[in-house]
Amino acid sequence: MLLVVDHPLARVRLAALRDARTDRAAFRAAVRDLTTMLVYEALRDAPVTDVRVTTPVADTTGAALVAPPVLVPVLRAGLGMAEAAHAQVPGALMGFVGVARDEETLQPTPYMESLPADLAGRPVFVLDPMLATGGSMAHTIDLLTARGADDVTAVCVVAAPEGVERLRAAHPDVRVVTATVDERLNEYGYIVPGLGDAGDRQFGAM
Ligand SMILES: O=P(O)(O)OC[C@H]1O[C@H](OP(=O)(O)OP(=O)(O)O)[C@H](O)[C@@H]1O
Ligand SMILES: O=c1cc[nH]c(=O)[nH]1
Ligand SMILES: [Mg+2]
Repeated sequence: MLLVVDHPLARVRLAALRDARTDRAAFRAAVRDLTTMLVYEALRDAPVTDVRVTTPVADTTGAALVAPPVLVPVLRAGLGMAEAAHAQVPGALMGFVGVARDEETLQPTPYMESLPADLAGRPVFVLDPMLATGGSMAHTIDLLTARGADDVTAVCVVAAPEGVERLRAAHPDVRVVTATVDERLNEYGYIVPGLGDAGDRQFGAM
């Protein structure tokens, strides 16, 4: 399933991210703002349970999430989404995956994983701003399904049609929540029009 979050405020943040003149601090701020919106929409239909709440005036009924998602930022670029996502679901567990795309072959090169051992029956939100070829996300989802995950949402900022299609073919049950599906990948595997390298634009070119 694909959900494109095209709220006007999301589109304004996306424009800032796309703009090559946006500096690193402003870019990180727009990633945080947009993540708040993406996670908010990704949780729109999340099951809740009634809880009793006592206001200063009376007892009433409130809501609690039945199952807060496990959050999994994909290093590096997904780290910029972690804090804003966690603020939305403060009780969430957070795991981490490190994967860098080889810019020659476009293959994902994994370098780190720190994940809960058992993810069966628990919603998982993978946080990575860019879904390009889909190789990095497919690798991450393979790690999650190996731990029993069966309810995975990829929370992205910019997706390429190629990456969406790859996920649909390899992991048809995975939900993609994104601010945009752009036109295509270019010959270097960058999303067009995209926003450039999301890791470099937040943290600097390594
Ligand atoms: O869909 P793909 O073709 O795999 O490309 C997307 C990946 O590329 C970027 O990370 P990158 O490899 O640049 O690492 P970084 O976050 O450390 O910059 C991005 O954050 C994704 O993880
Ligand atoms: O356009 C792209 C593609 C992959 N990774 C990025 O950071 N940007
Ligand atoms: Mg990068």
